Amino acid sequence: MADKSKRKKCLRVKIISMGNAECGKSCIIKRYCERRFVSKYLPTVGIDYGVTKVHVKDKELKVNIFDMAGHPYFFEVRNEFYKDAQAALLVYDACDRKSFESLDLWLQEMGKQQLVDDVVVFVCANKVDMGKRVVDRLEGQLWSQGKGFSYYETSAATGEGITEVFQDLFEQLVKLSECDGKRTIPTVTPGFTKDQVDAILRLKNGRDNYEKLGVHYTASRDDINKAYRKLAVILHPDKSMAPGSEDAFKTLVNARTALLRNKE
Ligand SMILES: Nc1nc2c(ncn2[C@@H]2O[C@H](COP(=O)(O)OP(=O)(O)OP(=O)(O)O)[C@@H](O)[C@H]2O)c(=O)[nH]1
Repeated sequence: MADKSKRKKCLRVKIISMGNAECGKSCIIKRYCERRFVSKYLPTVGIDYGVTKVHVKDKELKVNIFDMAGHPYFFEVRNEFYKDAQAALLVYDACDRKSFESLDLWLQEMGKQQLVDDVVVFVCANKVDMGKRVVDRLEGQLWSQGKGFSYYETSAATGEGITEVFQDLFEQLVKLSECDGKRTIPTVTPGFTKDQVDAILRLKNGRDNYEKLGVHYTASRDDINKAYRKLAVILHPDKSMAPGSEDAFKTLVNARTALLRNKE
């Protein structure tokens, strides 16, 4: 009996939202808590606060959500709220590269008030319904998983990914509470290096085969083979766990073949 009441004890958690202004933080939270979407942009002034209760398995969670304004003007207000956060929704707009490139700055801002390692971070690539995205899934995954964060594609407009991201987040918080708040559970193990990430992105985004391999237009057959071997070592599917490695390896092989053919 005593055991049962202990298990049912309410767990209080604090979640914050971070990300550039207008990337959709408030809409994601509204979509989850109120099941609705607001298309008009109403900038958050400082902080919006809300409470909701959820059940995960036999645990009841009292969830305190602090939706932080993304505008730089409010950074002093935000600084008050990072402390003691257990989870963060780190949001960017998949149709706005600047909001993606700002993710590191958001981590830096949080890091001044709170140990980033103590926070379960969920990255949301939002507005995926818009059909004009400029940051694709692979880039988002590589950035997020490289840091050990979970990655989700979301749309506050259609609801895509919203329940899933919150469900996963709550489950991770419950697991964490079962380990006395110590992060003994791995969230996502990166298992790949910056060199691998850079190589995958270059092979994907390079404008031509020279750029993909990272060699000059005047490169000799020898230079091409050297560059190929260097990349093949870090990208070989047996070695690299990074998302996109297999495709990158295929692109690498094709690029080398095409370049060597040109040099015959
Ligand atoms: N199409 C589409 N529009 C979205 C989505 N999410 C948010 N929006 C729109 O983007 C604009 C900004 O959304 P907000 O949720 O207010 O953005 P925010 O990140 O909270 O902005 P700040 O409060 O200024 O930090 C609004 O016009 C929303 O309707 C989405 O998933 N799809």
